[in-house]
Amino acid sequence: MEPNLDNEEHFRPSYIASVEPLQRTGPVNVEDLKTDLSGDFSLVSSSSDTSQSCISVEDSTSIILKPPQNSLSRLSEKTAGQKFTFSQVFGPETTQEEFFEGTMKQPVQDFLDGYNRLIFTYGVTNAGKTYTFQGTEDDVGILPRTMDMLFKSIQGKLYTAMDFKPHRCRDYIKLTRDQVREETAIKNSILRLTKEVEEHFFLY
Ligand SMILES: Nc1ncnc2c1ncn2[C@@H]1O[C@H](COP(=O)(O)OP(=O)(O)OP(=O)(O)O)[C@@H](O)[C@H]1O
Repeated sequence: MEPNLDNEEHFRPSYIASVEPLQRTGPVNVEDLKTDLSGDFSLVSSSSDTSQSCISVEDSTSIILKPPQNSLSRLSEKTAGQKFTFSQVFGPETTQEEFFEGTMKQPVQDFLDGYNRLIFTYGVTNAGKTYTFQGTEDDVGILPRTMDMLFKSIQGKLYTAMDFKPHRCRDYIKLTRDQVREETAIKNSILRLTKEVEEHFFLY
């Protein structure tokens, strides 16, 4: 059935219908709608203003939120001046090394002692999560420092003999000489088989 477009009683809003100006029901108070955006725009255009700090570090465990200058947001007014406490606050002058020492060293040591540990970063875009984790080439973050600590700690402890075999999930069994010979024969036959398959593949 074709829709009855002339039927004004069954008005269907659509992008075509919205071309028609809305009927005003009364005078609009323009003063209620007016807002001075020059402050907001100057935040974007002036680089010195964009880097304004919204957080003031009170001490090593607490921060106070400051509203952004020229902020028109009611939400920020609500949280402005609120104090938040943490187990440790690192200020903007903290170096990557200090941050690693203060946050990661103990968990990495715990991990080396056999405990599970989880590290994650959380924050808005541009907060500095990647910078903290990865860092720069000249000033590496917590991930490369962690790897460095892990590898340094296992140096000299690597077992290079080939007489261990994984058994179940986390156990290893030490092989007898005969078992090592058997395992080596199995590995060699797998390698031979792989080579034959490769040659076959290249021939045809
Ligand atoms: N502590 C810091 N010192 C110097 N520069 C920093 C610091 N933290 C972040 N930056 C710089 O700020 C910018 C944004 O940081 P980064 O890319 O780490 O943010 P992010 O939280 O990972 O963002 P996204 O969620 O968008 O990936 C980068 O140019 C970074 O080099």
